[in-house]
Amino acid sequence: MAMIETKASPIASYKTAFLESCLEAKVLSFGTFKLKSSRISPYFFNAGNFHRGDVLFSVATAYAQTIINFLASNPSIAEPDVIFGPAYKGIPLACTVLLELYRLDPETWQGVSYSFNRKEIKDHGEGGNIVGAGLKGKNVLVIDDVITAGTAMKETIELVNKEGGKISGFVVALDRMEKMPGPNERETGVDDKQPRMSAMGQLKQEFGVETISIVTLDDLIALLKSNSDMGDLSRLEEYRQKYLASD
Ligand SMILES: O=P(O)(O)OC[C@H]1O[C@H](OP(=O)(O)OP(=O)(O)O)[C@H](O)[C@@H]1O
Ligand SMILES: O=C(O)c1cc(=O)[nH]c(=O)[nH]1
Repeated sequence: MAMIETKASPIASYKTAFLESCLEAKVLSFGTFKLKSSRISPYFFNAGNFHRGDVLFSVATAYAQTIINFLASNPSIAEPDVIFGPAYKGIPLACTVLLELYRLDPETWQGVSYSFNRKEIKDHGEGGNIVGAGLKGKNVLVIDDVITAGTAMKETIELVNKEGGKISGFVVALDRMEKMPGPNERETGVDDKQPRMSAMGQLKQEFGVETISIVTLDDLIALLKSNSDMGDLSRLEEYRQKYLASD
């Protein structure tokens, strides 16, 4: 298998292919971006740009393969009853990834459902804010696009708990490997320079939930090191050093 070798870790070829398709589709771009956490980032992952048929298919395949390997290598994870995609960008991901899981292994996935939340509660028609399968008593595998400070993840945990479901795992495309924000960071935008865990690490420690990503910031940096035309390596390394989580 073709591998890009770095000093810290080799990148598997499927990760390289995934990152390259994200760059080609402008899902990954370089510049100056304000994040939800109020951090100013030199790169951004916009899953809204997964919209073209061929890109969506290869993305769904990358998630599905990651999920299959994740479940096979963690036998303690309960088999999911529901794939849940948090609004908005998780919505097409939950649907397309479930379809691809079913295509790859119909026997295992035929009885599994998807669902997602509405950001606003609907008070007419069927009502409520869950669309698709209900979560009560279900093992729920959450699929989202990217994790930074874990705000979306925390909201999803609260929502799934409120609906009576149990999160069995959490899968994202990109783990930005960032420490959780300091007490006033969201309001002030100022980093307190204290070491802290990542949101993914916190999810495991606090709730015992296993997490996985298709790629990480380190994979992206390794790819940029192998091809200096692709992005702004030095700004990414500087950002990594500033916000890298302790775990
Ligand atoms: O780990 P966090 O700090 O929460 O950041 C990552 C989240 O932010 C974005 O969602 P956003 O809340 O902007 O919603 P969207 O899907 O509607 O764009 C992104 O899709 C992740 O879910
Ligand atoms: O942290 C965020 O707000 C964020 C980062 C990123 O890369 N992509 C995104 O959609 N949100």
